[in-house]
Amino acid sequence: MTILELKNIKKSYFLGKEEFPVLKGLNLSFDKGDFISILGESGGGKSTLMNIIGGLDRKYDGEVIVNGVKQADKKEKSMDEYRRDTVGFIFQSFNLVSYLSVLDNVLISLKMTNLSHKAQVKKAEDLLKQVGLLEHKKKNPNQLSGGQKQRVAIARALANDPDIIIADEPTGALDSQNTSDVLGILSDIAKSGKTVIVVTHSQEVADYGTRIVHLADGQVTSDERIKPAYETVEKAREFKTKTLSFGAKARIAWQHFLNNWKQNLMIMIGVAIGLFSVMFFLGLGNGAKGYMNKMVTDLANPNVPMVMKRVTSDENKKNDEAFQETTRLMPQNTTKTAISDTLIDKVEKLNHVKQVEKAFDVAPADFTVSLGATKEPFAKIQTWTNVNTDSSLLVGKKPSEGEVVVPDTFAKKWDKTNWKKIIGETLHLEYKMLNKDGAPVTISQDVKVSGITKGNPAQNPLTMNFKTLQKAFIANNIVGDPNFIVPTIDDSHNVKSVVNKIQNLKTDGKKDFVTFSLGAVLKPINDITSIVTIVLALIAGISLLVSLMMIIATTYMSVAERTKEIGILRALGARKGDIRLLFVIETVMLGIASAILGIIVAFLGQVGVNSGVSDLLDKFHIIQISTGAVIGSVIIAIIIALFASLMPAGKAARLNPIEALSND
Ligand SMILES: Nc1ncnc2c1ncn2[C@@H]1O[C@H](COP(=O)(O)OP(=O)(O)OP(=O)(O)O)[C@@H](O)[C@H]1O
Repeated sequence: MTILELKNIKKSYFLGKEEFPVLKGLNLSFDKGDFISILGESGGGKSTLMNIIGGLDRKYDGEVIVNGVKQADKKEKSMDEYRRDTVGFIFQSFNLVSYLSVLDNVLISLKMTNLSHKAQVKKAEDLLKQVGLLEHKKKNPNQLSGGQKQRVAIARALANDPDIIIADEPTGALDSQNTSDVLGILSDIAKSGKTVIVVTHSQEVADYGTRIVHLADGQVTSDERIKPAYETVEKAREFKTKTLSFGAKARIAWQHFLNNWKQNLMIMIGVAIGLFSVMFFLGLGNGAKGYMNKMVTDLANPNVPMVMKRVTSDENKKNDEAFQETTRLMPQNTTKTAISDTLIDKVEKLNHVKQVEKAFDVAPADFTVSLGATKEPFAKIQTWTNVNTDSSLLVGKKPSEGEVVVPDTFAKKWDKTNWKKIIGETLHLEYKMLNKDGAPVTISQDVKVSGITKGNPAQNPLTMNFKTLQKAFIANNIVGDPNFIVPTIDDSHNVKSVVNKIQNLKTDGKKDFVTFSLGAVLKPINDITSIVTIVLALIAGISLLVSLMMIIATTYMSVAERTKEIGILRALGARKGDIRLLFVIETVMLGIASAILGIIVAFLGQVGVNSGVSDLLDKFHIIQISTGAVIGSVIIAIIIALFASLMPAGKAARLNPIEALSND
């Protein structure tokens, strides 16, 4: 029964415009169960014919009819399918994939079937048993003899149960014993009903078959039947072939990745250094910003603005300059800086303002605080507002009426060891202020300690309850209106807009207020830190460009080294896209592995540096690598890998399978 018919096959090679005809109108047909030897002089066109029969060459004239169906369109896709489904290749130089085990070499073909993994392994093992190599299944091809390698290649060619086996000089590299073993197996294959077509120079090999076709000068010169074709029994194949799945490609890529681990490790270290530096600098920037913010916010809430009377006569002065003028006057607490209830009302009525706290910030003269034998000079009296954070309290609570919060420096002067016991003690304050008429008055006041804050030597303030201070002022004819107010704003997002509105409130066309918030001071610091961090990270990131080039170069090298393997995979029916993806997947694996290595190193570095400077920075973590930076570095590594793989993988996919197979 005819399985394959060739009608008027013509093939020429062109060198420039010059035509070299190789096959000059061949007409042949092949039967099932036939073992055909194609004999002929060197250069006679045998391999050219095999490439056409095997579906590797699409550029010929004439018709190839398989199972009665004409190979009409000769499209790449249908030729891939034809190779996967109908033919099995055996080569003179075995062409096994060197980094895959004997079993995995046979499994490549089976990966292109719809059998379950278990069934694929079972079938591969059966085939290896058939060629007598089951006990060698875990070996690599380089651990086998030539004859054994060829038997693995035969098992692989049989794996997808093809109708036609094409063998190009299958015994060319074997001694006589192995030659007769291999020919015995090929005979058995023909006996099982397949068509075996063997290209050979050897009459002895040819005599093994059932039919000998002589080819000379591109034409059939004789076609001799030595034996009848073997009887065939129709047996339906119990599975279907399909394209190589993503998982199968990933597995091959992974196996090559592992096999190439030394080279890959070098690249991984290169990429990881780049990613580590980027993460580390971003982490340092984060930490530095966090540290500065903590230092400031430990003292005061950056989102709560302080609002003061605008005293400048220059309406055009910017808030920050006008604010300086106010703060110069504030300590004296004159009517100039006093904020009346009418003004407070205006702020209270603004949208998003929940409440307005009244406050004083004054610098009395001859200010002393005494408790028992301890008498200390102080510079300022401030009142407790929402600007003061609870976290600024070392112990105790914020001051209610009749209470103050003292700095720890004072508490420790009073009692070095039991300084916390100062809470509940009554202090005696004495200070001088100017009254409304400008005359100095001395105020004596007894107040109870409600809490202790960290000392602020620059300002050396005592923090008091507003009402307590206001009562003392009013009783002594001192201005009792607050010299600053603190609006509480419903949401931190609204702070900026409310502050803007306050800065633009006017009475008789003149602006009423100036404002100050730590957030506004922190912003430029944070902005500069961010810019410096990003610049440093970008400089570190330049090394990633070097990594990119490194990956491109090594992937190109890998394509060159694996040219033959690409040819084999194509001969087995892998598509162009499969080859492309194989390289892309492996490079992405390299990228991900590099990212993991980079992340591990970065975290070890983070732990090391943080514990190293922990004492210096009061246990603050100065390196803070964010989750975003970690995810970002994985993404960057994948993008670099993808980018680096594009050109080499494209080159691999475009390789002509015939040229790839003939690559030495
Ligand atoms: N890609 C090509 N470009 C140009 N000429 C080619 C190409 N491939 C083969 N040829 C030529 O076609 C002719 C037939 O080559 P082919 O390899 O088919 O011969 P062969 O019969 O298999 O030879 P051998 O027995 O030595 O392997 C040769 O003259 C060869 O030089």
